[in-house]
Amino acid sequence: MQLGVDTVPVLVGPVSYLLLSKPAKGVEKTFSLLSLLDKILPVYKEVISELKAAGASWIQLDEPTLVMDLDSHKLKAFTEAYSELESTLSGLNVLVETYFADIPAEAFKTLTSLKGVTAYGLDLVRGTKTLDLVKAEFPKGKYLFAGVVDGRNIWANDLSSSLSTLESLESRADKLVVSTSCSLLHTAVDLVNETKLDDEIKSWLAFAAQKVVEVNALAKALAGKNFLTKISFPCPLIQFAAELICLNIFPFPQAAGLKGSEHRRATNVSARLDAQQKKLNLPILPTTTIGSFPQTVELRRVRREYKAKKISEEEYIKAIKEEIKKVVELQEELDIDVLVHGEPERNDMVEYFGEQLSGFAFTVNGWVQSYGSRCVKPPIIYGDVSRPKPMTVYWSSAAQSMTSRPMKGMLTGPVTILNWSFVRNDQPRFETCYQIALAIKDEVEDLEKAGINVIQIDEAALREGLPLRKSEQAFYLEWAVHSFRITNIGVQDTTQIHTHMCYSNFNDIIHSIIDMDADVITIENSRSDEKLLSVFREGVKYGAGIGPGVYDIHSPRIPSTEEIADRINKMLAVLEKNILWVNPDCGLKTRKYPEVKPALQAMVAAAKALRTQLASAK
Ligand SMILES: CN1c2c(nc(N)[nH]c2=O)NC[C@@H]1CNc1ccc(C(=O)N[C@@H](CCC(=O)N[C@@H](CCC(=O)N[C@@H](CCC(=O)O)C(=O)O)C(=O)O)C(=O)O)cc1
Ligand SMILES: N[C@@H](CCS)C(=O)O
Repeated sequence: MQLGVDTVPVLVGPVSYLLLSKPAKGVEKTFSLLSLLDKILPVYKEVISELKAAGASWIQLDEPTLVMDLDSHKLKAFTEAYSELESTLSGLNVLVETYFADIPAEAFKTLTSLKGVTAYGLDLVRGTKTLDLVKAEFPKGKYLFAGVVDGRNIWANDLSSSLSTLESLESRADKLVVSTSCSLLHTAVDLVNETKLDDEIKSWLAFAAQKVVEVNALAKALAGKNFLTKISFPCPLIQFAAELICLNIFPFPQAAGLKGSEHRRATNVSARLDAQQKKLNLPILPTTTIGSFPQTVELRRVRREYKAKKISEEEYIKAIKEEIKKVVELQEELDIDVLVHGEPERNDMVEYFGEQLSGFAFTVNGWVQSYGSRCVKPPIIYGDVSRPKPMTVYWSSAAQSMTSRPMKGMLTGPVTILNWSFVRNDQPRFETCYQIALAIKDEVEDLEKAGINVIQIDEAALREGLPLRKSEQAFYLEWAVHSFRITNIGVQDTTQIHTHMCYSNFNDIIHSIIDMDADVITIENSRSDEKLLSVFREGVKYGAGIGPGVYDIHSPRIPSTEEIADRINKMLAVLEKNILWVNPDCGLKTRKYPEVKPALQAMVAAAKALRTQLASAK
């Protein structure tokens, strides 16, 4: 404001703040987070008063939980909270912002009756039914922030369609504001920074900077009513949807026809595990890691210089092979049972595959925040996906040739590639996912042909794609799980298929996880305080191999052998010993070797100590 910029401070609204919080470790399961409302409202009053005193005339309170399936008790909390804040909010224009899905009718009624609130923000991109609610009734004299520009994807806006939506709202809301559907945190920053994107593809895109221009242009067009003559854009934005359809020059009848069909391996998992054990001959409580080993400065330099053509392909291959050898030797020295190659050739577990699949485009500077301070460059799926040639077989075969122990082939699964990319929006997501699944299926089968007997297909992002509204969840889980199964229906019983999941609360989707029908799942467990184990305590039967993570890889802390053994003992209390695997929570790419080596040493020592105990207990 000191710079003369009219500034709207944004706070997480008090009810969503509580509903999206987690009770601290050790707190009773029955504890109601909303019981803390009385404690946090005075803090909100203080902050809002300070912002008012500092000269704010608008304030935005984000209440995204309003789009979820809230019961009447939770909706009442909104009414009570805003009644309590009313006098503090007085004198300000107050926007309550919702996003990411349709707002249910009851929640819409609650939202539009909140005391002290003068403006309502609605996501009209993901919330297509919300429009009908607004058209049926909208309070007089209040602002409607109509989120017609997608804040979560990178496609240019279909301006004529947005304009007709806005026009249809003009007679309902007397104070109409054109807006993005949510914050621009989820999209890349500025297309101007993209020097290597194909010009035609570039013309279909809008990053954050371009989205702001779109919002402005729509508002101006709405005011002037003459859309096509008022808006002048540097690229043919309006054409993009039609052009995407033209891109379907290689339609995938197989992918489109997969919906509603059933694909799973013919033999049941316990018979498969027996067949695999004959081949692999693993000890009880086999040890493994999740795939990546530390991504060192030196490795990044090698990849960067190869990309910039500063080193030759030969030099690059030599450097990567040397790294793989180092990782293989370390695992052998540590006496790990199923090895990985360490993923040194990969910039990222999604971007790497996107770079080799058709139908994907890449940015050079399209970074988005991913996890804490970590960033990724999500690839852009703009056309039909297929695999022109093998993507990982060369490196996996090279790694397998360096050891007599089983070497896991390492792939990213279709649902994770989909959920961590910017996805075309001219066809249903499931159809794109099936296309990726078929491409990964080809890779799985090529790995098997190359003699790789254990193949891990990571589905780290499966849970996070779950729609917010219950009514849409079953359909998503059905095609997501089906897509995973498609990747490995073609392998022999003796080929062991692993999957890996992390960064989620899995308990509510455990039956879908079982339905993935993987031979082995390695799954985050330690970072989330072993909550995963409670589903097995509560009686869920799991017959496939399972490796709940025995230590948190997000921390530089080195776990002791005793604490790992203690964790494995807790697992043994709820899971059969012959299905249990021992592994960390996730990949080791963010750690350093002085942390990784002693942590894995402790992990192997714990597994060995327990093997001895179990053998003597017979
Ligand atoms: C498992 N996770 C992942 C998610 N999404 C993904 N797409 N991938 C994932 O792995 N979502 C959930 C979690 C999030 N976890 C992480 C963990 C670690 C990272 C990470 O390490 N990110 C790196 C960048 C990764 C990358 O793509 N690196 C490239 C290129 C980097 C580069 O060019 N660096 C330049 C400097 C660039 C600049 O400063 O402008 C250089 O090194 O000179 C590579 O390594 O080749 C990060 O640094 O944040 C992400 C998610
Ligand atoms: N194979 C990947 C999975 C991350 S979720 C890794 O080890 O980094």
